[in-house]
Amino acid sequence: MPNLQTTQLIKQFGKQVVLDDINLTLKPNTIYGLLGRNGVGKSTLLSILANHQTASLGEIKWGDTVLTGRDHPLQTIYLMSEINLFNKDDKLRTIIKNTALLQGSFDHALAEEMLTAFDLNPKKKLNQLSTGYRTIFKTIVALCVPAEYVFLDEPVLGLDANYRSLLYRYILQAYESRPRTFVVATHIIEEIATLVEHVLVLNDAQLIVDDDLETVLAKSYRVSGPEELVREYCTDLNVLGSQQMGTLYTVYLYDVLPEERVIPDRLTIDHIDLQETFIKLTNKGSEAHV
Ligand SMILES: Nc1ncnc2c1ncn2[C@@H]1O[C@H](COP(=O)(O)OP(=O)(O)OP(=O)(O)O)[C@@H](O)[C@H]1O
Repeated sequence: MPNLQTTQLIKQFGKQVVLDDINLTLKPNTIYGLLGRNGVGKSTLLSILANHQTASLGEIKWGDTVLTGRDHPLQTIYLMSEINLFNKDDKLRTIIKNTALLQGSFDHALAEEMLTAFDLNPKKKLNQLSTGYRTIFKTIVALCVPAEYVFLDEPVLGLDANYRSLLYRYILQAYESRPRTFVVATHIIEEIATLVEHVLVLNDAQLIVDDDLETVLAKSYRVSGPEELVREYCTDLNVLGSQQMGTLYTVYLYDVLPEERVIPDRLTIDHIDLQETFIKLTNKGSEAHV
């Protein structure tokens, strides 16, 4: 299966530049987490990749082929919100049937299993569903279409903790039974860390992180101790932010620690989790320069 790649992708709405010079390569059979603050452009990026919107500038390639709007590999790339194209008065069963026709095939067995697991009656109409159930239904359909690249835009929006956990299990199960690429855009970062292999972070219109989860976690540190020692140790490293509590000074780093630099006894260095790293990376006014 080919890569899906963007080169110098730009998206503007009027004067607002939402995506600026995005160079991204999505690989087959990988689960990506797409993170970013509200309104940063996650949905816009997914929608351009799925050919639901056009970029203002730049190129999208499918393997070696430059995609124009017309030759987009429709049944290979699926965006969760495609369901919005259907009539909201339709019953869920009808939407499933029409999606199966449009997409060429459909995993009906998985759909039935998930409808039962989430206690969702397929005789209901789409516009009768609550926010959470609408998200569940869209995600069920997205997991059952034959696409190789599936974009899940906030698949846990409005779901309670039990259903979120169940949904993550189904995403993993779907992946294990038929590996494909999922890009999961979400705000619930601490939960997604167990699901994704690769992390993408959008901030101020740019892709500031494009790394394996392992690499991201390995580069995320908190360095604490007396201010002078902390500052000295962190010289020339990529500092995301700092805070002073009494005499304890803490600096957050996103960098590889230099092997040759001696760590003074009075410094404590430990790793921070994905959520904390994300907050520091995307805090307005932080010193981040990735
Ligand atoms: N059709 C449009 N016309 C004008 N501006 C738009 C349009 N679609 C999106 N925008 C703007 O582009 C920016 C990015 O929106 P987008 O929905 O992609 O962000 P997001 O990261 O998915 O946000 P959230 O996490 O809040 O869902 C926002 O400022 C939004 O107002």
